[in-house]
Amino acid sequence: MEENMFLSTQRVIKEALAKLGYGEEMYELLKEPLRVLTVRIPVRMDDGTVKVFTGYRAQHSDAVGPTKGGIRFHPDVTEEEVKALSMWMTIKAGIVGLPYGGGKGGIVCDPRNMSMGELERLSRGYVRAISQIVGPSKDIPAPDVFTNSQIMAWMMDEYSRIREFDSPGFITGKPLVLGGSQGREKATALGVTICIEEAAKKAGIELRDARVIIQGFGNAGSFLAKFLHEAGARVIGISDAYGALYDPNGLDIPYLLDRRDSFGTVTTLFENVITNQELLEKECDILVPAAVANQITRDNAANIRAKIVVEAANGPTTLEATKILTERGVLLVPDVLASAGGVTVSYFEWVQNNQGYYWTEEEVVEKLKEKLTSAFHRVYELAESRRVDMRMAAYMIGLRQTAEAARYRGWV
Ligand SMILES: NC(=O)C1=CN([C@@H]2O[C@H](COP(=O)(O)OP(=O)(O)OC[C@H]3O[C@@H](n4cnc5c(N)ncnc54)[C@H](O)[C@@H]3O)[C@@H](O)[C@H]2O)C=CC1
Ligand SMILES: O=C(O)CCC(=O)C(=O)O
Repeated sequence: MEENMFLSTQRVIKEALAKLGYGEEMYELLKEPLRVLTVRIPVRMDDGTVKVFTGYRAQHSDAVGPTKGGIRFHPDVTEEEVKALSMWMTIKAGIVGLPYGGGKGGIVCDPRNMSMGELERLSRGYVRAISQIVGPSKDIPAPDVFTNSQIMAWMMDEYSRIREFDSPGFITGKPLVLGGSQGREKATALGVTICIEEAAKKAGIELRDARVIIQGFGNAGSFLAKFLHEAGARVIGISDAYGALYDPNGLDIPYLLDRRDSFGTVTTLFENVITNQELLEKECDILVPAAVANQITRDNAANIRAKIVVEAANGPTTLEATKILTERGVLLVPDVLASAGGVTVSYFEWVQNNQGYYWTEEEVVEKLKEKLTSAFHRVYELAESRRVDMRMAAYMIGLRQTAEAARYRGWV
């Protein structure tokens, strides 16, 4: 049976808080989101019928500051998933030291089968439904799976109309002309690249010529393939929701980047496609799950033939699989650290919106590198000194910020 990601997150939170010396009350506070709103969004479809979509917004903790986290549009979205994702955002913010708690949203839908008009009406309807609990100093959304800068632009416009003033700081991941930040589009992949470089040094792997497999070819996966290809690594496998491409001599990454569609689909153009599960079990130096959750589980963890696993996706490896990989000596860099580049540049975008002054791409990249490199080392060193895996160390560092804020506020 599939591990329940919400319950397993609670288990790690409980253990991490205990290791930090916090008592049961702190766990009671942080074991689930402070607030979860479920909304029903009626949308007039292009054929004249009305379809009612279900959406969620979860806010885990506002002890540190406003909550922050992406919105995903995906048929598999569930309330439990959104809740777990909001908890992971608290931990990401804490690891990088951003003044936020975690939030996350999702709508059960398949944007691949919707027109632009339908997507716009759905995006605007969602903002109207959640408008009471979000805002530039309350909860700041951003893109996630199957959402992009166009969707952020519609959402920002809808929020600004409701509030009757221009509110660029309501949402991040916007187009540049609407107050987006230089570098946000590449930020998640850049953060993953920084973690790969640091992890490779620890594992004694030379990035040049390293064999890399990336699951997912969307925002995170495709930019990552580009960066690693440019760094001289051999990307031998990539995948999307429909299958995987594998070539031990290295794939033609520039060609695949050119042919992918806006949903990160490219394998449908080829005939010699293998499955996502087959790809995960191919031998490589660095494996990067960059698609969806629950991909490396107790069923396949023993068959993973990578030296390092760096999680660009949220929740791709179950706790049972984490244990199996760690026991086998695989260095696993957890999602809450490796994928924190996106929210870090989202924070930079929000800061720029608040001050109305915009930075160059070089400034953004330099600040991102500084934050992620030091976060990697803090987590790695704590894992070594406390003899825990990097996921536990990341949770300990990530939770401390929120727990301390809650303590100072007198909540616990
Ligand atoms: N976009 C961002 O800034 C951030 C994204 N992430 C995480 O990275 C992962 C990927 O997100 P994005 O690249 O933004 O999404 P995206 O929508 O741009 O791309 C998603 C990719 O995953 C593939 N995919 C979808 N369902 C799949 C399935 N069932 N099996 C295999 N592949 C599947 C799609 O075909 C596509 O290639 C997600 O877990 C997301 O939460 C984490 C931090 C920030
Ligand atoms: O950019 C953001 O604010 C959030 C990104 C996100 O949803 C994530 O890191 O999972």
